[in-house]
Amino acid sequence: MRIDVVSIFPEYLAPLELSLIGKARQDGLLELNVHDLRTFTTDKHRTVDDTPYGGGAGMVMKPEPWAQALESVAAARENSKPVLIVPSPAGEKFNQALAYELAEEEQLVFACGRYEGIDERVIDWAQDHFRVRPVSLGDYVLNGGEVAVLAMVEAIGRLLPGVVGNPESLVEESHSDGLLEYPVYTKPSAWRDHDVPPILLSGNHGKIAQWRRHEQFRRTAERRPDLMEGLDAGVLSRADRQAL
Ligand SMILES: Nc1cc(-c2ccc3ccn(Cc4ccc(CN5CCCC5)cc4)c3c2)n[nH]1
Repeated sequence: MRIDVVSIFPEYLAPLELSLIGKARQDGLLELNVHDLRTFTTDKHRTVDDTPYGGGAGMVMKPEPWAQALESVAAARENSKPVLIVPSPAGEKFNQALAYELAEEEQLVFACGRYEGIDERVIDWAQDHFRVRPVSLGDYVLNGGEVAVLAMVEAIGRLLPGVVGNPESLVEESHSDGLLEYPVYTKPSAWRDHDVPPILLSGNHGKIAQWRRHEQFRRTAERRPDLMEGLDAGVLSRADRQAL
């Protein structure tokens, strides 16, 4: 997969050189290019923003530098348009399902807005060159798109083949089956008056799996009742129903 990120703060994306994503890049599992939007300005002051039509506080990002930048990174391909992800408080909510969907793409382009956002005509213009997806990280306002891109690239990148050492760990994590994950423990078994649940020391793998499934349901019902409504009836085995 090829990922291109355009930002006026390219150094904000430096953490993607570290750890699993950094290693995936070194191993050639993922190509990640970060581009400075100011590279695509033509004036002496490298201007990327201006005052908003209609008035209002703050500044808006000018359209032309964005069109230049996005044209430059769109890999020419006849069969399908690359995906352009535009982080925005007004986007569709990012979640694990969308992470899996985007992990299938050949190229992802991320446009990191700042100020009060990007001139909307860029989104309209981009429709002919990209499959455009405004995406929200959550219902809160950040100062720009970079933090959202860090989160999304990590969530998507770890799903790519070979990036996570043990692919099994992707199966039982939160949201992979619509439920929150079960609690985990390690040595010592007794720690500051807190003991590991004895079932986990029993070696009875059937009972351990049952206990973990029960914990998934208990936690989801307690912390995210909204997820319980969305559970596909098919997901609920007979044992699950007993756990409810
Ligand atoms: N999930 C999530 C994503 C973001 C996010 C993503 C990109 C940008 C680019 C600029 N901002 C700051 C910012 C400041 C003020 C407004 C509200 N204004 C009201 C009228 C016009 C706009 C919006 C946006 C971003 C924020 N935040 N949260």
